[in-house]
Amino acid sequence: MKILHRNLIQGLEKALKESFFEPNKYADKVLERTLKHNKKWGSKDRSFISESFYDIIRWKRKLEFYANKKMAPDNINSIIATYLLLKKIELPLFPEFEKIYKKKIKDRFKLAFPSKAIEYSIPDWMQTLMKEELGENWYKEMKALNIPASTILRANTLKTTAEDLKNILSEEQISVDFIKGYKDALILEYKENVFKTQAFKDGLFEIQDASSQLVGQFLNPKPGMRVIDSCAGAGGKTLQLAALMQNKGHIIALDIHEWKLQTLKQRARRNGAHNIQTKVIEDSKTLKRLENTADRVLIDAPCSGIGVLRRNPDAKWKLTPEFMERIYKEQREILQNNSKLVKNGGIMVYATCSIMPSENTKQVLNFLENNKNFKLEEEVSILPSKSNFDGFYMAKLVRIS
Ligand SMILES: C[S@@+](CC[C@H](N)C(=O)[O-])C[C@H]1O[C@@H](n2cnc3c(N)ncnc32)[C@H](O)[C@@H]1O
Repeated sequence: MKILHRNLIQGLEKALKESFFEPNKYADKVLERTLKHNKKWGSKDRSFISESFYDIIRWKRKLEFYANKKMAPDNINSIIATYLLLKKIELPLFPEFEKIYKKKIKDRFKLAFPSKAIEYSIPDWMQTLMKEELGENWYKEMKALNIPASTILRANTLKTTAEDLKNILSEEQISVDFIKGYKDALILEYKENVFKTQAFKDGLFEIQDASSQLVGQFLNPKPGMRVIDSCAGAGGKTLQLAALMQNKGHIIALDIHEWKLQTLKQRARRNGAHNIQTKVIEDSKTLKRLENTADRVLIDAPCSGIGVLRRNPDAKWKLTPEFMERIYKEQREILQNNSKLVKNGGIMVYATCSIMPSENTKQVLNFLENNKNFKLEEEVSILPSKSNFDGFYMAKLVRIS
């Protein structure tokens, strides 16, 4: 069993405090910084920190129940102790654990959970919403969403193939495997920092979940087409579109945040993607100028991210009912405004990384009700209970007049 150094517990406490109690701190960035600032930690220490940090975030509510106290800035160590005891790790004799009553906590492990929200470690409002949206079997999705995500790579077909990439990575001691049914995807067999590899620096791959890779293929852009990626962000899907188009044609990547598009530009350089133009949406004129110009429009809409809780468990605690109301409205507006960019005969894909019908099929049905010049060609819902990958939704809408 791993020997715990006090310094590790202190690092874990600090990272959790930041993630839970400081504004606008996202778990992935907090962890990245924590690992970067602690260069002396060996690979086992790093794995311990990463795993415990995400597990404690994921299971916060269950751990609070066992600890019989709410997580607060001054009692994070009680929650860490509860987590260690649950994992059957003996508490080291550190001052951080001096006031922990081990027996009391262990006795609570035998109790039945008072609610499914506690058992699956989500806020009560989220349980109510999931039940409303997904019906009586909602908890099957939540159960699946509590399983940590695998790391999936997308081979950049502008530079390599999945087969060649597998061999190149193996020379760098990185073990990956193919995923049946996902042609450019490779799954990482053991947790590794793949960003350090030469293959990554050479732009041979990007990290992109397997479900997310289906979205680009669903849009099915052809070389030479004019494509608009309406909510491009840092370009996960834009880069895939460039590869599918073999660098031919034109992609306009839009977003309201310039800093995200800056990251996209850097990634495009590394990927050798030359057909992407970025444009910040400054006002309604940006979209107006692009009306009726696109063969394909991808709307990878901002959403709750409930389909990717495996990857971002901190969203459980950051989302609010008010945010949900705001996001429904934004999605409605984005879908309506960006539909105008599609040429007659062109195709638009509306996608989210949510599994909630209110963000997905209901938005599409509402859109079709008000836009008789579009028809729904195909709809795909990827549910975490039925897939090993992220929960996603995509709808293909064709402009018919
Ligand atoms: C789901 S993320 C996009 C992820 C990205 N497509 C990818 O694959 O990496 C949604 C993006 O929509 C952007 N966004 C929010 N409101 C928007 C709007 N009104 N128009 C365009 N983009 C918007 C956000 O900044 C965010 O980057």
